[in-house]
Amino acid sequence: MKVLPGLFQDTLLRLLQQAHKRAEQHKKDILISLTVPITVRDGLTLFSSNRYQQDSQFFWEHPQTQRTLVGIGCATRIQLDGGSRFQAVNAYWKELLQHAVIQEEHTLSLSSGQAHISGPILFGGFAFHETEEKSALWEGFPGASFVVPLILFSTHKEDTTVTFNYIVKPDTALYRDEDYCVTIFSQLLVLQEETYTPGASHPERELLIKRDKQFLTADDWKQLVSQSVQSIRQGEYQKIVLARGIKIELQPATERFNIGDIVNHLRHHHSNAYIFALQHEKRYFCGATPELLINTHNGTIHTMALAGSAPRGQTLAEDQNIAMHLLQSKKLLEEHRFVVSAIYQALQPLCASVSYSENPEILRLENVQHLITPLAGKLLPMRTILDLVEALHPTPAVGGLPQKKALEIIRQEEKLDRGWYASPIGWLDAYGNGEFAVALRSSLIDGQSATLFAGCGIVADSDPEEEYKETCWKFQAMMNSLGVGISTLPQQDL
Ligand SMILES: C=C(O[C@H]1C=CC=C(C(=O)O)[C@@H]1O)C(=O)O
Repeated sequence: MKVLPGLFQDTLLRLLQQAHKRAEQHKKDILISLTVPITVRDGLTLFSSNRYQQDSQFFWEHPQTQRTLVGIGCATRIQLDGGSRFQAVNAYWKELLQHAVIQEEHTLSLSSGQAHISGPILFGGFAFHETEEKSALWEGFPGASFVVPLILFSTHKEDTTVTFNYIVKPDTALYRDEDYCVTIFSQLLVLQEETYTPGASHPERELLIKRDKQFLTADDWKQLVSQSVQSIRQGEYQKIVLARGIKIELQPATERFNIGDIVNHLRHHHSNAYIFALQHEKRYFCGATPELLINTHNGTIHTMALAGSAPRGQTLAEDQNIAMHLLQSKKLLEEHRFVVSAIYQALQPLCASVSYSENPEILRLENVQHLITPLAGKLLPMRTILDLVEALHPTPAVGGLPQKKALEIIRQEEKLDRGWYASPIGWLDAYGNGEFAVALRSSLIDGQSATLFAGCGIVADSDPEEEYKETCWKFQAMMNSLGVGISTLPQQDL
């Protein structure tokens, strides 16, 4: 623990005084944010131990670039349903930052390509659909939900900073704020420098796939794929992404999934994915998604078209043959090009330039490989990452083409409340930088049960049986991290 408590406190008290003046002057809530370097060996330990006993925490990691964010508690939040949710969050963040008192006491580079993330951030996500209707499954996950964490640990390679965020209200006494903030700081001082150690394994643990009436059976889902293929061939639309859900329960009923162990497994097996876990009271939405929706850094944007999938081979030669097939398959290339062109068109009005390569590449994950086309560009001045998220979501990698028609069918026929599955989740900072991923290969964990989601792009040449198998490989990432290999389950259960 390398924080200098005395200096830390003096700075904090100065910021509080400044914020109190602004709160009185503008008659509004003022955000204070103080960032200092700290030594934390592994953010996952902090997330999973819940030592601050908060019911709202998040974990975000991109193992490839060695960046981790752990948010604990809530300084302030925005939650809303319905339309204009992207712009509502945009306006909220702008307003909050307008008079914020921000101090960063570290010298970590903010200008390099993969910068250290620090200062106040807004972290959260959106539901897949704009509609306000939701099932009991997604209770507590509204149309948009973002938090400014009370405490944020941010690690990039060897460096970690901790940011403390707090809202000063115009009508609270300064001494009360000082008391509260000093208490939180003294809790920060008891941090231990430990790495995450998984809990005891459960060799005897059994998992049961529960037939949940709210989801389509495998046969009904294949039937839906078949109907969609016919509609596409008749020219009603061009592409649709159909998803399905499965529910898994631990046996005996007293067993509980351990979120730390799940995330730990995901991060060690999916190094080129975005690992995420968001807590809402006793439930967690978590996953390892390979799909970046948008990253903005110093006005440069990066995104990707990810569509077209195949399994991994058992041997190097088989793997390469499968990849070759991916790169040459007319059906998969068509499915992929729909996504590239929709992303390119969505970016055009918001960017000064956008470029991408005509030929897709292969992205290899533990159990699946995909066609990928990275896109890069320059954001126009005054445009924000949330403008980009709004323009892009849902891309035809998770929705379809034309978008409106595909979304209508998904809502009517899929018989699945997607909730936050396949939706944008991520963060934005006070300097216009941010990153959103598409929440795929994900699961909603609720004590003894886990609901998993997977979908695939359907085009004119899709085969229902093959698409069904594809959802099974996609479930595998989450299944393995829950402690069961998909191969050990009877096929009819899936
Ligand atoms: C909708 C999912 O994957 C999308 C992303 C990559 C490849 C896809 C595909 O090949 O169908 C899907 O468009 C999912 O994993 O649930």
